[in-house]
Amino acid sequence: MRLENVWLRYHRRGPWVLRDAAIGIAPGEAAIVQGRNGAGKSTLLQLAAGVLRPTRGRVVERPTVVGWVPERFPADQPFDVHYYLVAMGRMAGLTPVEAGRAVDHWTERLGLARFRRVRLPELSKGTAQKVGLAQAMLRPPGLLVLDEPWEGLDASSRELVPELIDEVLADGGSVLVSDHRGETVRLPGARRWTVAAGEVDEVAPTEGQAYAVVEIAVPAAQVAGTVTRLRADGHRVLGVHLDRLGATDGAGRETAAAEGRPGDAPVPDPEPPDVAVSGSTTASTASGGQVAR
Ligand SMILES: Nc1ncnc2c1ncn2[C@@H]1O[C@H](COP(=O)(O)OP(=O)(O)OP(=O)(O)O)[C@@H](O)[C@H]1O
Repeated sequence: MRLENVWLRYHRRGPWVLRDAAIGIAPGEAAIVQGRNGAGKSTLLQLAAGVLRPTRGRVVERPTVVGWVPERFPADQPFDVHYYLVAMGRMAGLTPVEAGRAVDHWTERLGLARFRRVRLPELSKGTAQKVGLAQAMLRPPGLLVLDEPWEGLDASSRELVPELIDEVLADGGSVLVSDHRGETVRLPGARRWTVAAGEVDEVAPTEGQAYAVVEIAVPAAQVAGTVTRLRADGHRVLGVHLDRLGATDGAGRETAAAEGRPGDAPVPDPEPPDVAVSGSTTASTASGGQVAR
């Protein structure tokens, strides 16, 4: 998806909000849109999503299926969550059966199952925001556009956003996300665009921002297969060690940082670890070795 010399103003004689924006994003890429309040981030996202049309210029190669989550979910509608989402799935081109399945999947996944029969105006802001996320994911989007997606979400739900983003990227989709709260540190691989004084620019990536180290735990018997799969997916495996102290519980959840603890013993790696990446940041997840993407 690319903006080609896009200009936008809301009224005929109004000020230009965006001037000559020329920027694009490829399949499998994410970009974070940053800028001060009122700079034009939402405007840029709406142009990308096709919600707004450029006053001048054009947007090309927009994927057929676009998921757009506005900053505020429009909850002032007389429907319950299930009815609303099924209707949105139908509007997105799903058959009744597909829409029903997709709604069941996403309401379950986003913790909305118990709100199925609750009417939209009665939802809290965070729950309404999750309905917006579910709506955007009903058909796997080729482009997912998220305007301040963390707004209103409680701490336990915030992790959902990077999870969904990763899934869209893994399926070859693109993601645009605006964020003024600094939550996008959770997306270390994303490109960064800034909007200021009507201009959209890309911030050049600095060395070391391009990688993150993800610590994961797998049953010891599955190490070889996991390492092989991670390498096949293009990840670098930096090391493998045995967790003798039980720092992870049975469900694979981590209860302490694992590396370098007394009692850890190296387990044979099917191949030697790849060269370590310098300047990387660390983060923990709940699934499988020590890898960098
Ligand atoms: N529907 C509209 N009609 C007229 N002006 C608008 C409209 N929507 C936005 N604007 C103006 O366009 C400019 C950019 O707004 P926009 O919402 O895109 O900024 P933003 O960077 O997303 O801000 P925020 O971080 O506060 O959401 C602002 O001056 C705003 O007042």
